[in-house]
Amino acid sequence: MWSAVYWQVRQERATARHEAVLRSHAQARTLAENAGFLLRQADHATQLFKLKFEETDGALRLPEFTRRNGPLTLLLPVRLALPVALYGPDGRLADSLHGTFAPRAGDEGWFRALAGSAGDMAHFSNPLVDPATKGWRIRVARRLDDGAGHFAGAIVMHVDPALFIDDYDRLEPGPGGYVGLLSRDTGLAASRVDDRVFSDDTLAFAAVQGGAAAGTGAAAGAEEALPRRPVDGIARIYAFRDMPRFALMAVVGHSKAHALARFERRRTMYVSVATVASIVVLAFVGLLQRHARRLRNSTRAARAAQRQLHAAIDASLDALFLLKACREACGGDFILVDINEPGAAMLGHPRAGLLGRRIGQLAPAWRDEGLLDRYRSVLETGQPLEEEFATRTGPPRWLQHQVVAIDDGVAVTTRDITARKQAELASRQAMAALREKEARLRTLADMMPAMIAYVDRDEVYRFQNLVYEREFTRMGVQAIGRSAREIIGEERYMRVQPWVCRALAGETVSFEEDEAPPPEGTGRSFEVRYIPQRDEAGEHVTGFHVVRTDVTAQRREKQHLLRLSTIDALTGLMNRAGFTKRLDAAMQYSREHGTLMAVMYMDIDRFKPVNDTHGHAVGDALLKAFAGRLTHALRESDTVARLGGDEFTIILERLLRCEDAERAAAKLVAAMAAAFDLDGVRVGISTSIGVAFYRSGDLAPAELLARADTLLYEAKQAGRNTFRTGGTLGGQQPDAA
Ligand SMILES: Nc1nc2c(ncn2[C@@H]2O[C@H](COP(=O)(O)OP(=O)(O)OP(=O)(O)O)[C@@H](O)[C@H]2O)c(=O)[nH]1
Repeated sequence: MWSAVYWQVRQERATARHEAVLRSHAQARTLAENAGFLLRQADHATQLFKLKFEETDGALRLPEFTRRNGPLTLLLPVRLALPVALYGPDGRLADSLHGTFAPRAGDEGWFRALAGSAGDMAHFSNPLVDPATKGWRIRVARRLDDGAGHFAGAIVMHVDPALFIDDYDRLEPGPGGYVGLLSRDTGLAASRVDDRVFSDDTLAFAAVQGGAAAGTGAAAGAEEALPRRPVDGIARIYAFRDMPRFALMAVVGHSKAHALARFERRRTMYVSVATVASIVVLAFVGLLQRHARRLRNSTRAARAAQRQLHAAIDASLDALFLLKACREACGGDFILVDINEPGAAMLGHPRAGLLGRRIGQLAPAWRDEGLLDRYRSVLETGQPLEEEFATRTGPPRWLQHQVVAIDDGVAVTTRDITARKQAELASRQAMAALREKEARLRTLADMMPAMIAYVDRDEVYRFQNLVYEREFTRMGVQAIGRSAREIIGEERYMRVQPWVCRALAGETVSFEEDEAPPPEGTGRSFEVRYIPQRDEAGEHVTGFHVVRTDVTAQRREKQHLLRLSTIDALTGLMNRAGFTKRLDAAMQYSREHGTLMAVMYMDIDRFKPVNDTHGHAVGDALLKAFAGRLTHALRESDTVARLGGDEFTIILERLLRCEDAERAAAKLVAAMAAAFDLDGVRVGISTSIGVAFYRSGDLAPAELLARADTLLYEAKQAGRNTFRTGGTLGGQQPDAA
């Protein structure tokens, strides 16, 4: 583009320059014509003067000739006021107008030449320097003859070359243009640039034609003139026109700035357009390069990624096959286009020898397994296929297939998952065994009468057996997955929390728990056992098992047995063991509270004869009836016991005085006075009683009882059927005896 611009600029510059040269040349020609015309008019003027002079026989004088509307004005405008002079035949100045002339010209060469030749030819001088004005002029001289044809003098006119360039404006050389008339012989030049008119003798132009300088003489038809030295500071394109008759040269120069202005504007426009176009092109190229760079980078990255992908595919444990469907009739076979190392290993051939071969021939088993049919189905439907299957041929293997349609083939990824499948199978079997074991344990746990549960570290119920489930259902709660605190309530949780903490710390704990609130005889009792569970390493406790056994029945049985051990089987009264325990408690109460108490020791009088007479059964019946009367005669708060045989004891507590016990003893004695009717056998007996008191003091129950026994003995000694009181009240004597 820049070459085209350069070429175009060069062409246009040459054209513009050529046009400027032509214009200068045309104007130089015009200038030459004008100057030639003026000189010719001057020539005609001298010719006319000669004619008139000779007609008037030498009488014509200059004022007459140059007057307004005179002969001269027919040829030259008066305003020019060309210097004109008339010389006599002797060479003396006869007359002159408008200028200064030499007073004698007889010795001048031109005058002698005119005087010596009879021809009527004007004599044009070379430009002459006027000593007065320092300007230059051209002298036009013509011989004058008298009536006889003899030399009669000369008419002379001076033409100032400045006149030639007065028509500067008409020439229109443009601003800074040069117009000049040069003498070829003297080198004098009259020049004008704009309004400045000047003359000098230093200007010289060389004619150039076809690019070669033609020396100082301007050759005819020369296109351009080059100043030997610059006229002024303005660069111009000069042309000239030779005026051979007058030995002059008309030169016109157009300032380059003016002459080439249009070209310069066009050049600026071309350069601007080219610059803009270059910028656009450069920007576009830059853009293209950037895109190209990106494209290269992308291509490089894609290639690197492709290499990495290939490396990754090769490094993959999966076998990868790129298969292309056969075009020819090949029974639905596929051509192997690419394969990775594991794939080659799977086919059992080196990779290099596999490409381009039919997969059905390389691995016939694939066709047998129906794989090729599935590949074709994927290719036809475009639906990817992923499946796991066991091979039917060869050693038992599990394979995982991923088949994806690509262009006119399929990509197949095959992974040998035999190990995983075996592990899954083993895992399933282990899981089944675990589930079976768990089921067995659950069955066992469900068969257990105890409530069995498992609570994890966060105290959340994770397992419950059937009994516990029923218990929770009875409570109206669903325990699994919920915290123990939430399930059993805050109050009960606070009671069991210490054991929970100990169990979670790794200790097996057991405790008894009564249902709260425990209404007498209705609340259940439980024996609870927390057994911690550790993790496989045995390092951390992961939770604890709860074994909660309902021991309400055992507890009641135990209490019953306990009660039985303190009760006399025959009479239902308290036996000796119970009595001893009760006496001990009663004495401790009296000691602590300072209350009076009494112990009665009583014995049936002459019981042995009853046995002997009526038998032991009657004796037993008498003992029972005797016990009945005792309890009937006493307060409910009194303790009645049978120590053994026919011996009974009674504890009376919180007595106000001893008399109360004595009255009770008397009452008992009296109560036994009536005969007993024992299944038709009437038996009459009496009883003797020893009454010992106690309020405080260091006295053992056995000692108090021994005192009562002693008093009983005394009552017996006193004849029976009576009572005796006595003993101390913790160091005090009783009020009555
Ligand atoms: N039927 C019957 N007799 C008993 C039982 N235990 C003891 N005996 C008899 O009770 C009699 C007690 O007799 P004693 O208290 O020694 O004599 P007693 O005949 O009551 O004479 P005194 O007490 O001195 O008035 C003995 O003959 C025992 O064999 C019993 O459980 N049933």
